[in-house]
Amino acid sequence: MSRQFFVGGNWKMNGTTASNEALIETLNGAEIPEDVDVVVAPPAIYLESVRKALSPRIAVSAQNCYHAQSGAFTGELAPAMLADLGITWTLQGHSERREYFHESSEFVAKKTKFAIEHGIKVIACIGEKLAEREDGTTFDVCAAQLAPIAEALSAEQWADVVIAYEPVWAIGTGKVATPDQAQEVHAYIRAWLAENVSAEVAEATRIIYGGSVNGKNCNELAGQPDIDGFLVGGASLKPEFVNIIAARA
Ligand SMILES: O=C(CO)COP(=O)(O)O
Repeated sequence: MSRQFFVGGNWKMNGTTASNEALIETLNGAEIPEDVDVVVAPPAIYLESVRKALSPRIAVSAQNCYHAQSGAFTGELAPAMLADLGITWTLQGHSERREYFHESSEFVAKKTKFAIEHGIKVIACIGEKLAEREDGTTFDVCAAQLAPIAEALSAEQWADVVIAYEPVWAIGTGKVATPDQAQEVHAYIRAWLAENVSAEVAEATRIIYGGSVNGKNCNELAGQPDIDGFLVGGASLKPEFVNIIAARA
């Protein structure tokens, strides 16, 4: 079974109306290979304007959303609001949210399930810190982050999930994981899914890599058997994002 290549651009807390317009012009003019899913995740305040200006060929994602549809949850976004604006994806559990906003894996799993139940697909982010890699606990950390998600979701709901493996030490550092390092963890995650969810889900679920991906290193990473795409930070704000989209072409 071949998994469709998936490239996401996480804009994080960057951009202005003017810089977004320039980036959208580049993206709308890009030739995107037919067999690639492309998603961009602008800051919440720009979701609507980006969705309106961007080609329908490219999906738009939130960077986070909450596990309720409305109510007294100051500062939060509901999946219903995303759907209302034509936003079809959300990130959950990015390492910056885990680190700076103390999101636990259980909370991430709860929000993941709720989003899927309400029609929003999820890019679920996992990954170890440098000290954990050095301690040799990378696999354990990834398994512990995946477990509550696997517990929360039915087998069918995995069709709406992409897993982003983003080693924290590689994010924004220019220190990309080697293709072998990334492949090793992706293969582990796929084996974990086979054991803890099902062989079918393991085979079908896209596992994408994030952490200092750029126009130069993307091709070799894309050639690894268990790397099904990328979640790109810094380089997704630049024209080279278009090259990353075509990494497997
Ligand atoms: O965190 C990331 C994407 O979610 C990766 O960020 P960088 O590509 O800037 O390292």
